[in-house]
Amino acid sequence: MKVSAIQMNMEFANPDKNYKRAEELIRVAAKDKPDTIVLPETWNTGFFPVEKTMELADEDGKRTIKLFSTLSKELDLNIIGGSIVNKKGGSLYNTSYIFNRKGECIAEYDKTHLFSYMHEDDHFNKGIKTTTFDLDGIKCGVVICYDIRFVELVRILALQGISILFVVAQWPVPRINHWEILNQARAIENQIFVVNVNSSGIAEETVYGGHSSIISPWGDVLVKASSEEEIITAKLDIEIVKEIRNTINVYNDRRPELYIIK
Ligand SMILES: O=C(O)CCC(=O)C(=O)O
Repeated sequence: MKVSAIQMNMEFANPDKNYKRAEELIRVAAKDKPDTIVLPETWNTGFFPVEKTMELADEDGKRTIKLFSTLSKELDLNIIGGSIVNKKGGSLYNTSYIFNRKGECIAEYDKTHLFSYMHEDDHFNKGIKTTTFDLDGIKCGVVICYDIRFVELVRILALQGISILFVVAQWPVPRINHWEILNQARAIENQIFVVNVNSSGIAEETVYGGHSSIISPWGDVLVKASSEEEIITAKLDIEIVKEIRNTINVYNDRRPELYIIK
């Protein structure tokens, strides 16, 4: 599977401009003929225009679903639609939509761990379930930004058999070392590919750190972006997931009976 990650530089609180830019960047990325394209977190509005979140949010993902189902079908590729600020039944969610090559929306994930440090939980509702999906016969999962700090969340997706984890984020510069280390650790400990896609640019006073990367199940960084808007691409050889587990088999050797507080 060839994957392209779009490290997009969104404009804060300007959905019209951001939908246009996302489409342009997807069309540019598609020229390299990837199987799957990935966008960052809350690319439609930025994270998040407090006063205007309700007004600027997509409505039940309608605008996003229309754009991505058209593009994925026309360009014959899968799209992990980053995440969007989304109004569902009148309440806000940070939602990721996933599309296959036929233009079908095959999965939907609402961010489960809201970033209380920036009061995301005062405005948004928590997702209540994890999500896995198949892309071209490969089982995959998605998590959103702060979610990557929760080792249990990624482990449960790994135990459900994913080979690729997509991590979509708007992760700021001051903690970019956490971003890089957490993504690499999740890849190594779960023996999965981790495709992590951050934003670049500035939203109000926050500077986003870029440094998106695609990491192998052995922890090798196959490709890494700078801190500017950029598209990175790598080919993932899914067979190596099995090969690694045939050498160091952490799934056989783990001791779940010890991992509960009595
Ligand atoms: O965990 C962090 O340091 C950043 C998280 C974040 O910015 C988010 O979840 O949107």
